[in-house]
Amino acid sequence: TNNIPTGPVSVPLLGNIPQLAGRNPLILFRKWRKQYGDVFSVYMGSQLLVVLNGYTIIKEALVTRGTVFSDRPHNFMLDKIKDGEGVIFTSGASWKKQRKLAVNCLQELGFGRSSFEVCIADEAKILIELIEQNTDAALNLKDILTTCVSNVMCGLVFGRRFSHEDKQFLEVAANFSEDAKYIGHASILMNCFPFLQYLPGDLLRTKTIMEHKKVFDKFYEDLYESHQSTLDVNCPRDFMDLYLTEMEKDSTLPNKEENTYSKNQLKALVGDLFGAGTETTSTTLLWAILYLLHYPDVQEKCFDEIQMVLGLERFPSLDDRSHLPYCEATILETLRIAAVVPLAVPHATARDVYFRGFRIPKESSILINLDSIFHDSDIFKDPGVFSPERFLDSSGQVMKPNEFIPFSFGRRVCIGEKVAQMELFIFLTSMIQKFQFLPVDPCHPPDLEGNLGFVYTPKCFQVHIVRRQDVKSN
Ligand code: HEM
Repeated sequence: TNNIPTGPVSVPLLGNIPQLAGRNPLILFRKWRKQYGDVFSVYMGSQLLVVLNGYTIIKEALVTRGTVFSDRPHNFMLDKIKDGEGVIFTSGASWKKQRKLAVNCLQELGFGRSSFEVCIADEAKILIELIEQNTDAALNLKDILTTCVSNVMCGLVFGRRFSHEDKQFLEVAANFSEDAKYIGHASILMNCFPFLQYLPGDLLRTKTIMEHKKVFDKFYEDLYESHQSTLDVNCPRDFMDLYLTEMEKDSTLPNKEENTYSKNQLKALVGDLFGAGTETTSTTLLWAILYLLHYPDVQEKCFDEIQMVLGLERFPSLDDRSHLPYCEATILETLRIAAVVPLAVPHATARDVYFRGFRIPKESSILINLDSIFHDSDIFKDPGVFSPERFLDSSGQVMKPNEFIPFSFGRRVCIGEKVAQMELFIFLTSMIQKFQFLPVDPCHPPDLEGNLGFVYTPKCFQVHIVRRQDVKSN
């Protein structure tokens, strides 16, 4: 009706929820794209979601028409959690200010200082030690990877790390992982059916998520207090200090705007950095290991390259990136085949818009189907095959096609791309240098089909790990 994009038949009240429930939406979206074209609609309850597919269409929306397509949709639950603050789920002037400041702070911390690399390397060394202690038993890497990656973020944001035995930190990390699993579904369903909030029990985990928010608040509050009481504006130590310094400068300006920089904005922003930066990175590492179990030849090529360039002892550094193109290509291939944020973060239209002959009303949710690009066989031949070679040119150097956008693009492009790339490189190469990863059951490596929550995560799996030294002496 009214030239709104068409899509699969929806039922009253529920929309397309019955078709989507319990299924992998990525697979359904591939089918629906074939049936309805590159711009199709899906209804969650009565709420319209427009799904954009393919590189050309996505680029046109996010870049050429970026002013219209770069808001975030209102979401009942996320609005409640975020109070309109932070960067991921906000729009308009406030989003722009917080984003700009966050980008500047990350730039200064991540690239202006070598201390960030040291922080990643320290954490990777701890990861290696933890794995060392478990080489005899089958190991689920998820928790230790999450804790190590969270600690890198703690270094960046709070200037300190937490022990793997620290109760408060472990609770925060575990809560984050749990929320990442449930918050996607919970926020969609609560948005369509707000009455669900009054149901007894905690079917959608919304009450748990709100309880977790209190734990995060307390954690950030303590760190905020300790930063503020020891702040030296001439010598900022970390993200919090940089933000507080900016906040102090801003407070002395005449005509300052209300609530530009504030304690609550800072807390929301810190939450966003952890929310967006931890699960995404640790899950990409987990996928990389899982694919290496399925493609042992790729694992051996990575190891051979590392052994040739670094040997078995010298710890990888970021300067080695250009000398380890096969490892670099393996990381890119993991970001492609197992895109952890395959539908990006929902966008929204800032006003009514005509797009490719369709009318899309103001404040419609827009899903950016990155998966449709990464599995497009015109761009990536045999997209279902894990092949780092596709990211190498004929002289063996890394080559990235323009269509490769795992961090999205346009105004909402991920602000942590560089940070993530640095972490993925150091963590993955240092693990492959020291260990061989094998399936626990050689005949049945774990499933490659994942679950889509806030991030696309592999199903829980264990891995058998052998020290490279022991592999050699066998
Ligand atoms: C493998 C790791 C990562 C991947 C694949 C990834 C990917 C993405 C994607 C696809 C988006 C959505 C962009 C859009 O809406 O169009 C995003 C947003 C975002 N990412 Fe990342 N990300 C990763 C790591 C990180 C890290 C380490 C940080 C922080 C240091 C971070 C911070 C953010 C933030 C704050 C946003 C929201 C930006 C906004 O709404 O303006 N991400 N990321």
